[in-house]
Amino acid sequence: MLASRTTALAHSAAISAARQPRNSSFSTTAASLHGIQRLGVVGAGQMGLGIALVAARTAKVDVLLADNSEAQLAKGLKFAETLLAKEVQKGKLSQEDADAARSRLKSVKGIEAFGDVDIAIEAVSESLPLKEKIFASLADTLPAGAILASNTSSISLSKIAAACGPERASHCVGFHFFNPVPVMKLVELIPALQTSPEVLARARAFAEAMGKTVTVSQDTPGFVSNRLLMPFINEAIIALETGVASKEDIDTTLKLGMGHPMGPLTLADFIGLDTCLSIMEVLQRETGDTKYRPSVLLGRMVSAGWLGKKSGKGFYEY
Ligand SMILES: NC(=O)c1ccc[n+]([C@@H]2O[C@H](COP(=O)([O-])OP(=O)(O)OC[C@H]3O[C@@H](n4cnc5c(N)ncnc54)[C@H](O)[C@@H]3O)[C@@H](O)[C@H]2O)c1
Repeated sequence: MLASRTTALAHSAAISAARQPRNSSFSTTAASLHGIQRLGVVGAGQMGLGIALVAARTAKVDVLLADNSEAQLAKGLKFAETLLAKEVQKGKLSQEDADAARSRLKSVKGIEAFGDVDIAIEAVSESLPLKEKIFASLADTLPAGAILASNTSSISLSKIAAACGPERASHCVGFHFFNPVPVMKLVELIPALQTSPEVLARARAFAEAMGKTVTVSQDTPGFVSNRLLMPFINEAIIALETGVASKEDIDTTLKLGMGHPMGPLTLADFIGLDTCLSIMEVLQRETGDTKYRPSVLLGRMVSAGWLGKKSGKGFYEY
């Protein structure tokens, strides 16, 4: 294992050494570990935007951001500017570093613009057919040797890798960030059955260059994080729908009694109720275990378009 990791790192050092830096502020130390100078992000929603921002600010790589909604792209870049300005105001970032980070972020029309990225991270909605379509396009567009990563919360990476075709599958990996990306310190890496050790080592180095701590999970439904978190959130919603307590009392019990930074219903609103429902459906379908049955109320709220913070209404109003 150690030998293959060393070989992998030596290989990526060779890749980066063979390239001229496209970005003058790009660190050659970082390059020698992950070999990444340019990132493409698909999906400029709450996760994609956070990933793009942290990559530009902390890993100091150029970022191309694509979304099929122009309004979402414009909103995302404006939000990135607001977050950078806040960091400058708080004295966490110099104006010069904020300007440099902003200049590394560029919106593009679509995946067609990813012809020279070293890694693409997909962060579109949690739907297997949608992700399969996107990974087939990424496999057609990205240069040889580029990493194809997904921020999926629950979908099988081995399925996503299969959508890339046999030649690309070894370069596909799960790159699971947490919300909000600029704040949460973890990246959970999920190798598909097909992922090569070299790609996993480069993904780890890139996540670390973004300032994150890495854990690794097998490709099982929900991985470690959502196999534990989502049934807990779902049970809180079932407690609400069966009248065990009010939403405020459920959240306050977990906050003040268990020291959670936010209650499970507030957390569900932050994650997005559509995402929560999709994850429960994956857990239920792929394990066949009835303990993962999604709450009826959760399904009804998604049908009503009450998706949580991102739509302005979930268990609470925003
Ligand atoms: N929300 C969370 O807490 C969280 C945490 C970890 C992982 N994730 C995962 O991250 C992914 C994105 O979640 P999110 O919360 O950012 O969702 P979101 O709804 O905020 O954003 C999804 C974005 O994808 C875009 N999109 C949809 N189809 C597209 C296409 N064909 N091409 C380009 N863009 C397209 C949408 O316009 C939208 O901007 C999901 O897989 C989710 O499971 C979410």
